[in-house]
Formats: sequence, structure tokens, C-alpha cells
Amino acid sequence: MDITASHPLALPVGVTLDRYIMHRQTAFPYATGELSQLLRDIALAGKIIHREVNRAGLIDLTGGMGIQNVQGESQQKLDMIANIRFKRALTNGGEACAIISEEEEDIIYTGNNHGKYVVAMDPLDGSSNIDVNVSIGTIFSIYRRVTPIGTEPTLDDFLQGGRRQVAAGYILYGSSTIMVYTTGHSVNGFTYDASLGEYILSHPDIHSPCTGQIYSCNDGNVDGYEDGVREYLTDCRKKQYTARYIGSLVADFHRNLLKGGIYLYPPTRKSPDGKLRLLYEAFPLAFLAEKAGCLATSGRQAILDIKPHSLHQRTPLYIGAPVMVDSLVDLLK
Ligand SMILES: O=P(O)(O)OC[C@H]1O[C@](O)(COP(=O)(O)O)[C@@H](O)[C@@H]1O
Ligand SMILES: [Mg+2]
Ligand SMILES: [Mg+2]
Repeated sequence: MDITASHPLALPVGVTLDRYIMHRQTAFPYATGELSQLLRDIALAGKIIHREVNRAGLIDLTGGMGIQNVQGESQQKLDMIANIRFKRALTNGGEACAIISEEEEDIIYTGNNHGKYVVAMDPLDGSSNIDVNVSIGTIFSIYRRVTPIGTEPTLDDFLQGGRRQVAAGYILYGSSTIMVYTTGHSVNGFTYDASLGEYILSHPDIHSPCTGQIYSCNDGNVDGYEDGVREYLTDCRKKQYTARYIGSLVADFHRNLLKGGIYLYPPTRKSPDGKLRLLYEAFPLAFLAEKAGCLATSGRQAILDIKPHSLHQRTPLYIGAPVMVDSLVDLLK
């Protein structure tokens, strides 16, 4: 049952996330509260990261760890802190039986084998922007496990495919901190009020414009893009669209979601399969995007139709306003 803003069960702007989650649960008579609790655990970890991000410069949390993560990228201190905080919140919460993270090669077992859910996460997205005070985020994706409850979770629990997500979203640590998520119905945004310690419903039932005038890509890679992409970008310039690229996927996605636009991370010479990770960047944002009326594609197929084969596989990503994504896909054909 979809509770859009006009639905009699809809809640007004200003309610807290906790109240909203409880209320939504009543719409599902068979709901037992575990997913609600898991969403609260993620929101809690988000509050802690909000605090760490805000004072990173004061407590020596900027800079690298001098080590590389499984992606071969230098791990930032805040990447590691965020990873630890989310693992701890999900383990203590008890609802997640296993986690995968951008920062760790293998499945993280929480020890809660009675947990019904698994979580895929990018603890801190936009790592290159951490030290320069530019918006960064957290991305999460939740599946109901397919392995029997009580047993040790396996790879199968994570490789179910994007359309099997039961919830997905992100937390954006920007000029304000906002949590945007969906449980497969409407998409809602909750702004964090640190003075109350509460997330407050500020963006109910987000529907993205069907087209826009903003395009987001790393122009420095253009020479390595395939013809169709370069043709599309030339077209955007001819139409005098606005180029906006923060370099944090969550932040670029959030802006385009609200204003209408397209984010492109095509295959490049450096990353022939694209840079972004399917399970904890592309799948969750594609799930959320489709619920808000957007499209997400690899250029060859809808992101949510990609059959995953490994935890950290990458994919090209074109995501945003349907009219803009469709015209790009036409050029890639
Ligand atoms: O510097 P590039 O190549 O443009 O890549 C930027 C992209 O890479 C990312 O930083 C990858 O995510 P992480 O920071 O989580 O590794 C995206 O947030 C961003 O859109
Ligand atoms: Mg990322
Ligand atoms: Mg990251």
C-alpha cells in the first residue's frame, strides 16, 4: 500500500523519523519491526558520523591511514571511522546477520545469525572530498536474507539482484545532514536536527522532475569516454545545460534528484568497467531513483536488472531524469 503525501495515512512534515518508521510499519500487518529497527540503527550510526565529520578537523580525523582498501584506493581516516561505526551499530542492533562494506574485502559476520537482513554499505562516499569540507555521504542497501535463519549467511544473500532490495538510501553530510530512503514505496527525506538529536521529515514523497538542465561527470575523463557519451555531452553543452560535479556521488545524486539532472560515470581508460560499485553504490541509488521517477542504467541495461557476480564488482552508471537518461541511451545504441 503506497502512502503518498495525499494519502490519509501520510504524516505531516515535521514528524520525527522514529515516529514515521513506526507509523509506516502499521501499514504492513505482517511487519515484525526488525526492518524498522535496522533503519533506526543506520540512522543512529549516521548521527555519530555527522558529529565526527563536523569536528574532523578538530580531532585529527582528516587525512589518510597510509593503507589501501580492497579497491586499491588510499583509505581515509574517516572512511575507517565510518566503517567501524556502522559495523558496531548494525552488530549491536541485532537485525543484520551480515554486512559488506566498500572498506573490507570479505563478508563481515555480525554474529547475529538470527538476524533476517543483510546490509551492503559504502560507509563514506566522496572520500576525495573529506579533507576539503565538501559534502560526503553514506550509502546503504538492505536485503532479506535467502539463507535459513539461524545459519551462517553466505554470498547468496548479497548477490540476489537489485530488485530484491527491501530498502535503500543514503545519508548526506552537507550544509545539513539528511537521510533519504525508501522501503520500496515512496521516497522520503529527513533532515537531522542535532539540537534535538532527531531526524525530522523535511522532504516527503520525493518525485524527481522528468527532465532537467544539469549534467554531472568528471570532464577530465572525457577523452576516454565512448562516442555516444561524448556526443551526449556535446549536446548538453549546445543546449547550454549547467555542468555541476561535486565529486561525491551522493551529493551529485541528491542535487539532481531534487532539481532534475543526470549523473554520468562511464567506463574510462583507468576504469574500463566504470568506477562505481554495483552492490553498495549503483543498486541502492538505482532502487531509490526508480521509486522517485528517475532511471538508472549501465548504458546497456537497467542497473537493477544487472545480475551481480561478486561483492565489489563495478559498473558504468548513468542515473537521473528519465528524459535525459533515455536520450543518452539512444545515443549509446
Ligand atoms: O574522482 P572521480 O574519478 O571523478 O570519482 C568521483 C566518484 O568516485 C567516488 O568518490 C567513489 O566513491 P568513494 O568515495 O566511496 O570511493 C564517488 O563518490 C564520486 O562520484
Ligand atoms: Mg562511494
Ligand atoms: Mg566510500
